[in-house]
Amino acid sequence: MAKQLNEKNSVFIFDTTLRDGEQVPGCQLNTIEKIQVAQSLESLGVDIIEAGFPISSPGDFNSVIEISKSVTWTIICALTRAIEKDIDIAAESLQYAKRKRIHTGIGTSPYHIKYKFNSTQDEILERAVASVKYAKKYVEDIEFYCEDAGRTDNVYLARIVEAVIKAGAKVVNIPDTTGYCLPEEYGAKIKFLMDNVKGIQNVILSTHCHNDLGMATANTISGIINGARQVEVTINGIGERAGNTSLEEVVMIIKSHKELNIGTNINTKHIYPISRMISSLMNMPVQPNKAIVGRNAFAHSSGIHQDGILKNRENYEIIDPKDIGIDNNIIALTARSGRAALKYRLNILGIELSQKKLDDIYEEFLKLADYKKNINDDDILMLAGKDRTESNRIRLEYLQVTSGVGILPVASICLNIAGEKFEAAASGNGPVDAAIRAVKQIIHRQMVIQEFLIQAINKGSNDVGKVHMQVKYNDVNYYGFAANTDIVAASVEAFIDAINKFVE
Ligand SMILES: CC(=O)SCCNC(=O)CCNC(=O)[C@H](O)C(C)(C)COP(=O)(O)OP(=O)(O)OC[C@H]1O[C@@H](n2cnc3c(N)ncnc32)[C@H](O)[C@@H]1OP(=O)(O)O
Ligand SMILES: CC(C)C(=O)C(=O)O
Repeated sequence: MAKQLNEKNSVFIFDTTLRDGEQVPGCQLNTIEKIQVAQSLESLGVDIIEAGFPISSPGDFNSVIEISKSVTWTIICALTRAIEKDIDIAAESLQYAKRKRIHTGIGTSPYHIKYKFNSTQDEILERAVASVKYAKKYVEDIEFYCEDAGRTDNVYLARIVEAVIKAGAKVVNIPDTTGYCLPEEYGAKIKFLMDNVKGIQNVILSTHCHNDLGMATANTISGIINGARQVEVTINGIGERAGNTSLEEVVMIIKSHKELNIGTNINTKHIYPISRMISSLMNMPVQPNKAIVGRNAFAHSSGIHQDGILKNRENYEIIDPKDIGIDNNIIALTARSGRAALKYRLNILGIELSQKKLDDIYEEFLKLADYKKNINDDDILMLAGKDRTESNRIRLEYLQVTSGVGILPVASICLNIAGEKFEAAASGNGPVDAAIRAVKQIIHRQMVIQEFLIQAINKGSNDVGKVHMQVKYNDVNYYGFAANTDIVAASVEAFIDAINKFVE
C-alpha cells in the first residue's frame, strides 16, 4: 500500500501509458498485455493509471474492466469527452475498480472553441460544468481537463477552472496539448491559476505536457515548481505525435534535485525493467540517447570519461544506475578508449597484465577498434590470447591446406613443441578435418572435439572468424579459442589452444 501523499510536498504520478501512450500508431496492446502493464505500473508505485477511453471501442472498454479487476490500490481512471454517453460508458467500465476516477473535459483554446466546436467561451464553460455535474452522479473523484490549456487565455482558463471546481471537480488538468508553451510561460499559467482561482486550495492542479518542441519535461517541472501536484506522464515518454512527458525523467529530476523538496511514491528500481517491458510489448524502440532509460544513458565510451568514472562514478554520473534497476554502467570499448578502460575490462575477464603487455595490447586494440567501432569481450580475449599464445608450449609453425570441389582435402602442418619442430600430413572429409587429423598425428592423445563453433566477428567476406572449441581429454573438458581471417587456421589454433591447457 502506497503512503498517502501529502500534497504540499508530494506529487501524484498519473500514468497515461495505457491511454495517451497507446494512441501511438502500432502501439496498441491486447487486454492481457494491458493487465501486465497495469500490474507493473502498480508495482512501480504510480498513484493513478489512466486505463483507456472506454467509449472508443469494445476492446478498450473491456480492457478498463479487466485492469480494474487486476490492480489493488492504484486509482483507475477512464477518459471521456464532455458527453453524457461517454461518461455513462466510462462509469460502467470502472464498476470493478476499488478506487476509481472519471477524467472528463473539453477544448478551451480559441482554436478548439472556434474550429472544433464552432462554439463560444460561455457555451464551452456551460458544457464543462454540466459534464462534471453529470460525472459526479457516478463517482466522487472527478478530474476535468481543459484541452489545449497551453494556448488558452489565462483569464478565461481561470474562469473555467473555478467553475468546474464549484461543480465538484477534485483535480483540474491543464494540458499543453500541442507542446507549444515555454517552461516559464507554462509555470506562469499554473501560478496564475494558483493565485487567482477561488477554491484552488481544495483541488489538485495537474500537468499534461506534450513534447512537440522537446519541452514536455521542462514544462512539467515548471508546473510543479509553481504549484501543480499531479503530473501526467508515460513510460519512455510515448504518446500522441512527439509523445508525452516521460515518467522516468520527471521522477529522477525530483529525486536528484533534493532542493525541490518533493516526493513521489515511485520505487525507482522498477523504472528500467518497465521501460524495457513497454518498449518490447509496444514494439517501440527507445532511442539510445534517451535520458534515464536509453541504451547509452549510462554508457561511457571516451577514454577521459572512462578513466574519470573508474576513479569515481560521480565524476560523470548524476544518477546511480542501480537506482533505476540497471546493474552496472557500461564502459564501452571504442577507438576513443584509453588504457584505463581496457585494463578494467581485462580485469573483469580475469586477465591481469604488466604495464608493458597492456601497452602492447593497447596498440593492437586501437587498430582493431578503428576497424570495428565496438570491441566486445571476445575481441579482448583474442587480443589477450595473442599475447598468451607466445608462451604456449605447442605453437603452430605453418599450415598448408589443399581443398576444393572434386578433390580430397589434404593438410600439411608443422608444430613447434617446446622449441622442436614436428611435421605431419593428413587427409579428411574437409579442410578442417584434414588439419585436425594432421595435428593428431603429431600429438597422440585421446582427444575428442565436443563442441566447435565458428562465428564471423563482423559481416563480409574479409571478416575475422572466431572459433570456440571444447576438447575432451581424460574425461575433462578444455576450451580453446582463436581468431583468424583464415577459418581453417583459426580452427587449428583453437584446437592447439585447448591442447595447451592440458599438456605439460
Ligand atoms: C487530446 C487527446 O488526446 S483526447 C483523446 C484522444 N483519444 C481519442 O480520440 C480516443 C479514440 N477516439 C475515438 O474512438 C472516437 O474519436 C470517438 C469514439 C471518441 C468519437 O468518434 P466519432 O463519434 O466518430 O467522432 P469523431 O472522432 O469523428 O469526431 C470527434 C467528435 O467529438 C467531439 N469532441 C471532441 N472532443 C470533445 C470533448 N472533449 N467533448 C465533447 N465533444 C468533443 C468533436 O467535436 C467531434 O464531434 P462532431 O462530429 O460533432 O464535430
Ligand atoms: C485529453 C487530454 C488530457 C489530453 O490528452 C491532451 O490534452 O493532450
